[in-house]
Amino acid sequence: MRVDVVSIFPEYLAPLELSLIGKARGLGILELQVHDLRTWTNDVHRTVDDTPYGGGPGMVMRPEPWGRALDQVATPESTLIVPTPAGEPFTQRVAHELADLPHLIFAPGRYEGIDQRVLDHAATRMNVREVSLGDYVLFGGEVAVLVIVEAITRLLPGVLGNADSLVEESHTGGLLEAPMYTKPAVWREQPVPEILRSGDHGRIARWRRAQAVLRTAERRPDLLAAADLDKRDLDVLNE
Ligand SMILES: NC(=O)c1ccno1
Repeated sequence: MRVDVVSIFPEYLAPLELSLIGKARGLGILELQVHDLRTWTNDVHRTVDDTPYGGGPGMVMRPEPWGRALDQVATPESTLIVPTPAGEPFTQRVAHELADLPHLIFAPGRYEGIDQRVLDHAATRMNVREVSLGDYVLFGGEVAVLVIVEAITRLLPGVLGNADSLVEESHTGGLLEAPMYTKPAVWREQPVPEILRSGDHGRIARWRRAQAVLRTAERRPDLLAAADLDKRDLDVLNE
């Protein structure tokens, strides 16, 4: 997978050189380049914003630099990802969809956002997805890019040492993951649930599933409706 990020704060994306994302880049699993939007300005002040038509507070990102940036970076295989509070919810399902694509271009906006014509023009030549991390507003989209790139990269084959880690985690199969424990067996007078030390893998799997169902029902009943529950799950909920 190739990822390009265009930002007026490229240094914000430095964490993409670290840890498992940095490892994925080193292994060639992820090809990633960060660009400074001001590269595509053509005035002495390297201007990227202006006042909004129709009035109102703040500034809007001008279309010209973005247009020239996308002209240079985009290919016929590109998908443009625009982090915005006005976007579709970014979920694990969306992360899997994006992880299957060949080329993502991230356009994190600043100020009051990017001139809408940039997105409309881009949509004439590539898929455009406006995505939201949640119902809150950030100073800009760069933090959202870090989150989205991490969520996608960990799904790429060869990045996680043990692909089984993806099977039991939250939101896989529509449920929240069960609580996890490690040594010591007792900590501050709190024992690890006995079943997890039984060695009975069938009972352990059933216990974890039951815990996931109960935790999801308690914390995210909205997810339960879409989850693929079996009769045993329903029995757990009705106990
Ligand atoms: N909620 C969001 O994803 C977001 C992106 C930029 N500002 O807020």
